Amino acid sequence: MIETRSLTKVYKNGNNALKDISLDIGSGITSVIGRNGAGKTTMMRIFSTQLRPTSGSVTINGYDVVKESNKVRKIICSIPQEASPIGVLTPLEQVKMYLVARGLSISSADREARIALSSVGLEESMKAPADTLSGGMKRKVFVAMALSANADIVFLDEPTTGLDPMSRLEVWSLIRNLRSDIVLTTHYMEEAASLSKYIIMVDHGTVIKEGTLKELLSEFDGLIRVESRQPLPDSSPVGGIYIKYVNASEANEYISMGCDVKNITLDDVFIKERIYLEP
Ligand SMILES: Nc1ncnc2c1ncn2[C@@H]1O[C@H](COP(=O)(O)OP(=O)(O)OP(=O)(O)O)[C@@H](O)[C@H]1O
Repeated sequence: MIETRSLTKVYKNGNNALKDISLDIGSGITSVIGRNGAGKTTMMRIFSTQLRPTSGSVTINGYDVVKESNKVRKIICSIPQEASPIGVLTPLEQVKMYLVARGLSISSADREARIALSSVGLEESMKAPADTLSGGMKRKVFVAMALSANADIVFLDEPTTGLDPMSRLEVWSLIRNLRSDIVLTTHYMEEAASLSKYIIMVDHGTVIKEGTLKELLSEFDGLIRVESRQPLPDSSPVGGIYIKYVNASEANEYISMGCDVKNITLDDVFIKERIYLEP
């Protein structure tokens, strides 16, 4: 359980990355979603004790991330966005090193690392230098770390950015199999919708919406999205097209006018808030 109260971060140059955020994050998989610069990484770095908040507080399973950072570090595993394995080391060496640093004996670390690397499909390549692995395989090395860490809470900052669609699906499936509670950040609506029990939408350092997928979509019950290249009455321009929401029963009418008609997704929550994510 993560509790933030009036969490605020102002960087030295005056950038106000988080503004008075109060959240209760429970068990299961929680996604923090938002466009570039929304404040997702700043939030994750504070949660994982790498960055101090300017004001406000965060507790993780009851421990304060500033005053009890050593206790917090023992119960979390954090995989940063920029994480990349050291090129000359093998996946087995990296995961072993990580587990020894977490306090395991060398023999236990070796055993746990082999189990985790096999379970993410790196059995064959666990002894190859990381330089020789593909981008997807490199991400899997970190998923293996998260698997083997046996942490209460795992933080994954953009775990699938840059992966091809097949590797992304594989990493999703591995994430679903982690026994820990997970907080992940993503730009991908589909990722948040597919993986998470709870979704937190951030923009410009504030939480604009939060809830389960069902709760977030409930305001669109019975509606469909109509997209047109020409302005329609009551439509809004979004990225070169015009969008409006109408009752599903009116779909045929709009199709006969040459419009595209789409089912509602998490994208629509952002569109309604007039916040558009990059593709
Ligand atoms: N070290 C820093 N010094 C000053 N400003 C920073 C620093 N790191 C981040 N920021 C600013 O804080 C804001 C939030 O950045 P953050 O990296 O948390 O966003 P993000 O949602 O993770 O973005 P992205 O999706 O691009 O990773 C941005 O305005 C960014 O420019």
